[in-house]
Amino acid sequence: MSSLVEQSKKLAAYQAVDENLKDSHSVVGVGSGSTVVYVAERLGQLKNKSSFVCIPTGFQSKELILSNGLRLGSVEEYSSIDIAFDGADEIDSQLNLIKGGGACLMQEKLVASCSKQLFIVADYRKRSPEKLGHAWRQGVPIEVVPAAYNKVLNDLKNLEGYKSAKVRYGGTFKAGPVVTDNSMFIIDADFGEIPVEKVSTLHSQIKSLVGVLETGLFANMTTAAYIGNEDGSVATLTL
Ligand SMILES: O=C[C@H](O)[C@H](O)[C@H](O)COP(=O)(O)O
Repeated sequence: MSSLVEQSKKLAAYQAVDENLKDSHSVVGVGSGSTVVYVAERLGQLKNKSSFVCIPTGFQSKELILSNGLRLGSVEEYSSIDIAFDGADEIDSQLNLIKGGGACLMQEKLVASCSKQLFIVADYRKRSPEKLGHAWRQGVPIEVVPAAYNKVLNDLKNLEGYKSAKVRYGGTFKAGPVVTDNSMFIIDADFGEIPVEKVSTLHSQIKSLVGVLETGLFANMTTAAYIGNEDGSVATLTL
């Protein structure tokens, strides 16, 4: 990982926190991934960090909250969240997202759907010129009940735009499929480039398949995206 990429992640994360976290915010969602590391770091530097409780989106997120000296809560306790920060694998021109490249998506979507505002932090590689599936070529992550993986793989073939799909394996780090924080499998399904007006429909079609817990398509959830550019600037994308 180049230091340029890391620097752009950090700049985006710090700016997103600095510009949007207010004294009135008492419940803060903290997402997953390598960019959110810098969100947690920034939150941990705040003098008033004990004045808000942080809601994690998974195991890594929980560790980030604790290791930065932040107050840990849960979405079971706080189903209304003032503001959430999270990363993304790709962002389209309408701020729709692909998420789940790190096998976190269900709890991320739960926290995002409980949040009044969702700020996405990412480096310049994540910004698509227009459509999802352009920069992120691994496919749409789909969290599935293990026993249903074969059925879902077959069902996906009937959906418009389908190209291929496979269960995600852990490689040298895990014999067999990746298992999520919810004890599920991940299917990565390639639908090519997804037109912005079809993201929501594709999500609904996949979600309706028996055995699917959640999809990594986040449609119409983003308040703004902070993108760290190669030149050290940060672009703020809003609709
Ligand atoms: O499954 C992982 C999450 O959806 C992440 O937020 C996403 O993959 C982006 O992660 P990163 O900031 O490491 O690129």
